[in-house]
Amino acid sequence: MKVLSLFVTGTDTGIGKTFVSCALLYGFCARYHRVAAFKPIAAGAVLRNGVWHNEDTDLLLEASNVALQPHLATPYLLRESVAPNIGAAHQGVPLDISYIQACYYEVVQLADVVIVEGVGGVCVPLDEILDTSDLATVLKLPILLVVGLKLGCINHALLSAEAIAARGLVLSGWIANTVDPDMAFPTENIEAIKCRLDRQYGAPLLGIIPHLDGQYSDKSAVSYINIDALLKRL
Ligand SMILES: Nc1ncnc2c1ncn2[C@@H]1O[C@H](COP(=O)(O)OP(=O)(O)OP(=O)(O)O)[C@@H](O)[C@H]1O
Ligand SMILES: C[C@H](N)[C@H](N)CCCCCC(=O)O
Ligand SMILES: [Mg+2]
Repeated sequence: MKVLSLFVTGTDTGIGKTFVSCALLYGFCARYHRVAAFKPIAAGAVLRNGVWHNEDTDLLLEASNVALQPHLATPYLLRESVAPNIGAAHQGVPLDISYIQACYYEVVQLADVVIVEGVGGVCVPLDEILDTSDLATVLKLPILLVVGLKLGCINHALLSAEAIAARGLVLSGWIANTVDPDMAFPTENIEAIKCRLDRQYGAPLLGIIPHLDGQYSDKSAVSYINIDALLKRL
């Protein structure tokens, strides 16, 4: 069976890429036996019982049904919560994109679905030359853009879509995620993005997720995502 895989990016850091990726993982787990998450570069680690942990990697693992070995789930676990080029330089660990590619190929042997979460937004640098979009390029993945609904997101969404297209990547769709529950005129903001992403990139809106509080909010978030429409685009 062909592996279903996509690259989740966002309009910024902290706008819900992990939240939406976990929602997708829960949704796919209900349909497929082997659903894995790949977070190639995680920035920000805490030491627990002698083992370095990253919150995103742990949440993604919890939402998957394939328990990947840590070095496969996250080939690069950087200590500092900063841009990966800065964190990698600080730690003296160059980020080798071909190593990430090799790990990803191992992951796809173990799963029917692989959700890949990027790091920050699409233009976040990995080193002096490469950026996050290059990860999607080498892994040959279509992109799902998570738009964190807050003031400024129209510009961020359109710039992200432009950067994705400029790199020859496919924008399969986007999700409006209500990170800021107090945002004014959310419907109008969504509409401003929707008509442009549809017209300019043929990228459909695949879900509008409200602000959901509570322990299992990412599990319930999947009900706001049109998984069937997403599957048709992969
Ligand atoms: N729809 C939502 N409702 C409630 N809380 C949300 C929602 N979306 C995201 N959050 C919360 O916002 C915070 C940031 O989200 P998340 O960690 O998914 O962002 P991210 O884009 O993955 O960030 P990073 O760039 O660090 O990977 C988290 O605490 C998450 O639980
Ligand atoms: C540490 C954080 N959680 C992210 N994973 C990294 C975000 C880098 C953002 C860099 C930037 O856009 O200026
Ligand atoms: Mg994240």
